[in-house]
Amino acid sequence: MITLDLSKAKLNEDLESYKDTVKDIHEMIHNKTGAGNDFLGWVELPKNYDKAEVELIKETAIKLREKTDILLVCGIGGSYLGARAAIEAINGLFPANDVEIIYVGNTFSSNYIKQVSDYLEGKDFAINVISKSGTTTETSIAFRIFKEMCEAKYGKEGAKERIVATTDKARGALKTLATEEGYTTFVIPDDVGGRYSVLTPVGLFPIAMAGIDIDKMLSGAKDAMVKYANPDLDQNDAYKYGVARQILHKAGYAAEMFVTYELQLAMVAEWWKQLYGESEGKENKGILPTSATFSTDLHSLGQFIQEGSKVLFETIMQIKEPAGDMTIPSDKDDLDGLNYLAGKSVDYVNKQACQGTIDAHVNTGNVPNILITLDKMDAYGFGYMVYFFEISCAMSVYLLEVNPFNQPGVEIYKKNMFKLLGKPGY
Ligand SMILES: O=P(O)(O)OC[C@H]1O[C@](O)(CO)[C@@H](O)[C@@H]1O
Repeated sequence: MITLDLSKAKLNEDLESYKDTVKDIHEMIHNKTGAGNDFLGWVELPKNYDKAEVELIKETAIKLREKTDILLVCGIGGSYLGARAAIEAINGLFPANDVEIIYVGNTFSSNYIKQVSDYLEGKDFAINVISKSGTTTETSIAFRIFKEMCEAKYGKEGAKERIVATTDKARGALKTLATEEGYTTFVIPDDVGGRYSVLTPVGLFPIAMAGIDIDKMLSGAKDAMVKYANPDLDQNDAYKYGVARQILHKAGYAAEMFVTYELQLAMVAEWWKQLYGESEGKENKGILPTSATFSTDLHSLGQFIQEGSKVLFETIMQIKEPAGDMTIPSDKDDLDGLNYLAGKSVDYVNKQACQGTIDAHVNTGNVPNILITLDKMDAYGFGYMVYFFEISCAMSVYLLEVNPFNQPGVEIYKKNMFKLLGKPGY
């Protein structure tokens, strides 16, 4: 399902020398003995997930899909990126899905929130509010606004049938509010942190609302869980990726650019950036995760990558089989000179662009490239890919001797902001 090619990664160390350390870290992850070990629920989640809750998610989604034209997914960071990544990667940017998904609660932009509320006028909508802590301010403000709109439109009882809360089982303001209001509530397991939560109800409910088969997604993740449970570095591509990026970091590369060749994978890159950035960037350590969509960004960033300062390596995420394709037509006048491509598919051109770019960046530009290929970006493939990156992230960050599961630095801006806003207690 996923293949890894390190032949163009320009590694100056032998992977073999990491074998023992990798085995030790593998044991640490699986026996839950490392830093942050109370957040390892995602490791066996594809097998241990709450089956009854997933059934309830599917039933609730079927019922709500009949009732609504729009679902507002209200959450930020790990409480929305995974769902959005899946929905856009699988359904595309102009989906045929009968429920339109709109993301809110991910910004303080008054322009954005006002535009969404204007857009909702006269339309049918429902809300899934998602927050593990239940106290995230971006999410709370948006939820207060859209809950009020929902109640004004459908009445308190009607709104109750259109609002679903996903939060901690016991703690937080959102849990209290959801219980008080009587909303359908899904639980985020205690031992799964936000950026590792896409395969919990956090991601599963919105993904099911978008008409995607969540059983297939979980089965992709389960197959990856089995595949990457091998402690032997020689046999484990997820661990090899984790090691390779640390070798490059040690060699002086400060940034990793996650590259896709599909516009609809831009949110997969955003999800990946939070996963790696929030897991790794602490104690003044870590690789800066960045992203680009090619060939689009070759026309903006391509110059820097090719000839600019040598600060980054690329991780190229290719999809073997496109979900859609078109043939380039022949033209009798050939005024644009494109007849040499007539009869070829657009995906064929995309793949040649990818090969040509890898060659240019690696061989001419001296930029290390890690190549990751996923067979197909469907529900199964997405689940498989999620697990691949989660387990390789844990391995990679533990190699850096950092706790992959906390994010203490995020609180500092919040404290300053609360003080400026006059929040009681600050
Ligand atoms: O689900 P919550 O608690 O609203 O948090 C959303 C996001 O905010 C963070 O806690 C950072 O502030 C992320 O780790 C998390 O994914």
